[in-house]
Amino acid sequence: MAVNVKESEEIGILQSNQVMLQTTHIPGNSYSCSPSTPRTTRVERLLRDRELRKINKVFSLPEVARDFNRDPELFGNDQILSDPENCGLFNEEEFLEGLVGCEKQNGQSSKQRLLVVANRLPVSAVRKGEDSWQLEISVGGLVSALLGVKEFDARWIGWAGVNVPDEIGQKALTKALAEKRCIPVFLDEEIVHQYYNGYCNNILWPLFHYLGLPQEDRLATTRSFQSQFDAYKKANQMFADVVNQHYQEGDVVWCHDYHLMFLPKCLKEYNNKMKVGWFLHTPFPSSEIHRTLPSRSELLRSVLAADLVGFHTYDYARHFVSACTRILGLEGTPEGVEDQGKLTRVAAFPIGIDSDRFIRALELPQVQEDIKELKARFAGRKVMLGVDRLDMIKGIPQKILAFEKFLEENPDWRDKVVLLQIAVPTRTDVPDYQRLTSQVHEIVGRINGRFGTLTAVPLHHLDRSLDFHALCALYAVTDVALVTSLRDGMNLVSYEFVACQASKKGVLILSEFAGAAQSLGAGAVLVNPWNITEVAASIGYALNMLADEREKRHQHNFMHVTTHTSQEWAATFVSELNDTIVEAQLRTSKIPPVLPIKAAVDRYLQSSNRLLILGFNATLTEPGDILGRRGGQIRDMELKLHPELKEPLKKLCDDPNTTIIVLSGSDRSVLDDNFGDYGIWLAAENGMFLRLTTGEWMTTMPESSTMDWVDSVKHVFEYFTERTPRSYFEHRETSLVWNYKYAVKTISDVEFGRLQARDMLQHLWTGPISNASVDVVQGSRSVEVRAVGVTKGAAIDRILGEIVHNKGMKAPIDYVLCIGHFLQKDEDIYTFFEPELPSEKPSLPRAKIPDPGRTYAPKFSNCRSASKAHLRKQRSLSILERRASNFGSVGGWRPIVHDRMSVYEGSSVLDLKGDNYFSCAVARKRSSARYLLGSSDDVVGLLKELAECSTAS
Ligand SMILES: O=P(O)(O)OC[C@H]1O[C@H](O[C@H]2O[C@H](CO)[C@@H](O)[C@H](O)[C@H]2O)[C@H](O)[C@@H](O)[C@@H]1O
Ligand SMILES: O=c1ccn([C@@H]2O[C@H](COP(=O)(O)OP(=O)(O)O)[C@@H](O)[C@H]2O)c(=O)[nH]1
Repeated sequence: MAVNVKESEEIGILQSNQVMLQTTHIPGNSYSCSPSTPRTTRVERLLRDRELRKINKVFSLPEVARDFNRDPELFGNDQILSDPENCGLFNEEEFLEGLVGCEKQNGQSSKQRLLVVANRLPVSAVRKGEDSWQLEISVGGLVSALLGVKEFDARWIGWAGVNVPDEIGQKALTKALAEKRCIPVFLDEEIVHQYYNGYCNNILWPLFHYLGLPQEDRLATTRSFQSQFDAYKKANQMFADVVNQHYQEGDVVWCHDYHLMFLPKCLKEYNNKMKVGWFLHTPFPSSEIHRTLPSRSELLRSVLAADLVGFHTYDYARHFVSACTRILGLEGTPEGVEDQGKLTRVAAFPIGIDSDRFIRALELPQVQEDIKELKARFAGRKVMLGVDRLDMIKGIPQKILAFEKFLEENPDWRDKVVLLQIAVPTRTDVPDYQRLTSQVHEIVGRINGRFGTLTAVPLHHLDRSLDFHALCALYAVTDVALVTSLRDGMNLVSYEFVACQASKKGVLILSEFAGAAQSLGAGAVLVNPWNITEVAASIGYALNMLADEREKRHQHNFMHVTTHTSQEWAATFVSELNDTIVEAQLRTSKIPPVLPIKAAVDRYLQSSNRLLILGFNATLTEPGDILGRRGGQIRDMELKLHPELKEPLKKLCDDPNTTIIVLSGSDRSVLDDNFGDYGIWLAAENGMFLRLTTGEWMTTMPESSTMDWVDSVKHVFEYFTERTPRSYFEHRETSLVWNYKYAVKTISDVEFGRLQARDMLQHLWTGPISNASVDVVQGSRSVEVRAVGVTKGAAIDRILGEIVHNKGMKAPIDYVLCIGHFLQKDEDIYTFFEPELPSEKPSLPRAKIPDPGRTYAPKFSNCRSASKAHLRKQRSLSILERRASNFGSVGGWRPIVHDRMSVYEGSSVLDLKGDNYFSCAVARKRSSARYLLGSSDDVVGLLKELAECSTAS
C-alpha cells in the first residue's frame, strides 16, 4: 500500500553500509579514558585509555603491592583477632594488596579514589568482646572479584553482617574495619530482616533468577511486600548517608548489586555531580518477568539515576533496556536509555577473576601439600567437584540427581568416581534456603545409601566453606567440575577451576544458564541443568574424554580466564564511567538554547531582504503526542498545514522583502495541496524538486543516483507493511519511506515497530541494496531509503541559486530564519550557512561572486565551493536529461537551468552576521541548529509575530 505524502520524521540516524552496524551495537563494551583528555570520539578516548592502562601495567606495577606478595607473614590463618592490641594483619594477602597496598607514604595516593558500595563487606565481623572483633573473609563471587581490584585507591562501604546496637561495639568495629579500608553501615535486626532476608533475598533474588515471586504464601507476601520495600528504601538511604559522609570531590562511587538499586537515586539527590555507577552481579531477567514486580517502575527509575549501569552479559543489558522502554516508555538507544535528553549508559562488563592469584597459589608449599593429600585420598577414582553457595539458583539437587542417574546407568563407574560437593550455607534465615538444605541432605543420604560401600561413598557433601588455599588444591585435583546453575549472573567458580587446571586439564560441565557460558562455552561441555538425562550423559562424556580434546577445550578457556581478569573488569568499568561523564558534558554543551523570539522578531524588522526556510512536517502542522496521536485519536494520515497558520503565512508571502521556501521530504503533490495558493517556493523530496507556486516544477539530481534499487526495496517494504498493522510506505520519486508512526497505539506497539524496523534493516542490508548507492536513514518511527548524498543541506545550495536568479535580487539577503523538525541527516541545512557567519577570530574578507558570466555560485561567497558546485550542476543536468525517462510520474517538471545566474555581480549575496541568522530545530532535544523550539505551536506563535511586522506589496 503506498500512501501519499508525509515526510519521514523525528530523530534520524544516518546509516550507511558501515554505520548500519550501529544498530546491532552491543551497549558499551568499550574501554575508557582519563576525563581530562576529551578526544574526538568516545571510542577513541576509550581505546587510548586502555592502551595507557596496558603501559602502566608493564612499567609501574606498584612496588608496594609486589612487596605484599612476597611477605611470608601475610600467608597464614583464616581469621585474625582485631582488637586494640592486635589490629594490623589480615590473612588474605590479596585483600591487603588490593585495598591497603595502594596507600602511599604520606597517606596520599595518585590513584583514582573509588568508593565501592556493596551490601556485604569483604569481611564479616564476629564479636569477641565488648570492644574486640574477629574479621572473617566473606564468601561469594562479588567479594572474590573485588578483592582482585588493585588499580584504585579504594574504600569499601557495606554491612559487616552483624547487628551492633551499642556505641562501644560500633566504635571498635569501625576502627578495626578502617584498618582494612572498610567502612561499616550499621543496620539493625529489623531492617536486616525486612530488607536483606525479605526484599533482597525473598523477592528480588528469586525474581531475577526466573524463580518468580513467592507463590505458596502469596497473600502473606503481598501483605508484607510494602513494609519490606519500605525497609529496602530505608536501608539504601542509610548506605547513601555513609557514602555521603566519606565522599570527596572527584571520587567514583561504584554501587553493587540488587541490594542497592535505590542507591543511585539517593546519591544523586545529595549531589548531582557525583560520578555514580551501578553494576548488577545477578542476571537481569526478561522484562516480562520484571513486569510482575510491584515496585518495578520505581526501581528502574532509581537505577537510571546512575551515570553508567553495567551487567555481566549483553543479554542482561538488553533485558534492562527493554524493561525501561516497555515499562517506563523511555527511549532505548544503542548507548543506553534516554529520558528527557538525559542518557544513562547501559553496557555489558563481564567480570573475571584474579587468575594470577590462583596460579601463584598452586606453587605454595601448603597448597602442594594439600594436593598431595587429596590425590592419595582419592587414588584410583576420578574426582568430580561442585562448589556452590547452598542456593536454589545453583541447581544442587539437579546436579546430584544427574550424578545418581549416571551411577544408575553406569555400574562400572560406581567405585571409580567420587563427587565432592562444597555447599556453603548462605542466607540461612530465609525459609526457602532452609527447605533447600533439608532437601539436599535427603537426596545425598539416598544416593550414598544406594551406591556407597562400607569403606567408601560416591558423594561427599560438605555444608561449609573452604579457605582459599584448600579450594585451590581441590580445583587442581579435579577431573570434572560440575556447574549446574539454573540461572547464575556469571559463576566465578567455573573461572577459578579453569585457572587451577594448567596441569590436569580437566573438563568443565557448565550450565548454559550461567553468564559464564557465554565466555567459557567454547571449552566447556554445556548442559541444560533441568535435563537430568543430558547432564548424566555429559558426566559420562566428560569422564571418558580423550586427552587431546581435553587439552584443546582447556586451552580455549584458560586463555579467556587469564586475559579477562577482575582488574581489567574494574578498570574498564571505572574508566567507562569517567568517560560517560565526559560524554554527558559534551552532550549538554550541544543542547542549544531556546530561540530568543524577541531578538528574531526585532532583527526581522530591521532587515530588508529576508529568507525564511521552513520545514513542513511537525513544523507547520499541528503537534501530536509522543505516539503520533492528536486529541486521543490516531490522527489523519494526510499532512495538513496548521489551520492557525493560513493567515500569517499569507501575510508573510505577500511581503516583497520576504522570500519563503517550504523545504520538505514530502512529495510534490503534498506541497501543492497545502501551499498551492500562496506565493511561495516549494522544495519537495528534500529539495530534489523546486518550484515557485506561480511556475513549474524543476529538478536536479545528484549524478551518482540511479533508481534501479527501487523495486527491491519496495518488495521489502511491502513485506513489512503487511506484517505491521497501520504501517505504510510512501513511494516518492526519489526515495521510499516506510513509516510506522501510526502503527503505535501503545508502548508495546512502539517496541514492536522498532523490532520490525530493525529486522527490515537487516533485510535491506544483507539483501537487495547491499551494493546500491543509497543512504538508509532511520527515523524514530521510519526507515527511508534515498539515493546517496541527498540531503536538505545539499539541496539548499541549488535552491538558493535559483531563487536569487529568479527574483533578480538587488540587495544581499540580510536575514535568514531556518526552522524545521529535520532528520539528523538533513540537519546539514543548519550548518550550511555557518561558514558565512563571522567567526570569533578575525575573518578574511568575504568572498564575492567571481565571474558574472558563469553559472551561479550556490554558496555565493565561497569561490572554492562555487566552482565545485558549478561542476556538480553540470553533472546533475546531464544526469537529469539522461534519466528523465526513469521516473514514472515526472511529467510537468523541467530541470533547473544554471547559466542564468549571477545577478549580483561583484557582491556577496548573503550579508549574515551572527545576530541575523537564526537556525532552529523544532521538537528536538539536541541539534546542530543554534536554537530550539518546543513544538509547531511555538512556530505558529513566531510566524504570527513576524507576520505582524510584515508589509504587503
Ligand atoms: O552476600 P550473600 O547474600 O551471602 O551472597 C553472596 C553473593 O552472591 C551473589 O553473587 C553474584 O556475584 C558473582 C560475581 O559477580 C557472580 O559470579 C554470581 O553469579 C552472582 O550470583 C550476589 O550477587 C552478591 O551480591 C552476594 O554477595
Ligand atoms: O568454600 C568456598 C566456596 C566458595 N568460595 C568462593 O565463593 C565464590 C563464589 O562465586 P560465584 O560467582 O561462583 O557464585 P556466588 O556465590 O557469588 O553466587 C568464588 O569466588 C569461590 O572461590 C569460597 O571462597 N569458599
